[in-house]
Amino acid sequence: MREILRLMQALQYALEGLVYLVKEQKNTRLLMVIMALTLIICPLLGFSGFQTAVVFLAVTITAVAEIINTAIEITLDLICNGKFHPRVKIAKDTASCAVLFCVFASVVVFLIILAQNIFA
Ligand SMILES: Nc1ncnc2c1ncn2[C@@H]1O[C@H](COP(=O)(O)OP(=O)(O)OP(=O)(O)O)[C@@H](O)[C@H]1O
Repeated sequence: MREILRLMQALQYALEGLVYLVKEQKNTRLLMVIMALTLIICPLLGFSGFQTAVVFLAVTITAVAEIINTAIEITLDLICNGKFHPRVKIAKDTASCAVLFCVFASVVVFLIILAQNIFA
């Protein structure tokens, strides 16, 4: 029973995080919209269920990277309290780069599957 209550509490915190992201973080909001759109657009483009799932997963991984990037940014802002620090710059820029990699991979995945469907 205690375990279930702990799980419910964790779920509540996660939902509070989701509410913050939807309200305050434009990039995450946009990625959530793209996640939903993949489920509509991919089948319309003739993608199979598996292909749609792959594109959806790629975009979801990008959204997760953006959420982790946001958490890192907020933590660093708290630690350095507005002061410039070269290592904070490196940490923020490398975290952003992780998002960039995911965006690039998502676009490549989408284009490969699109090409497969066009030339099949
Ligand atoms: N305290 C700091 N010390 C050093 N460089 C910083 C610091 N704060 C921000 N930067 C640099 O400025 C860039 C922009 O930082 P910022 O925190 O505004 O992130 P962002 O990428 O604009 O994200 P968002 O728009 O979500 O806030 C960072 O990538 C980093 O290079």
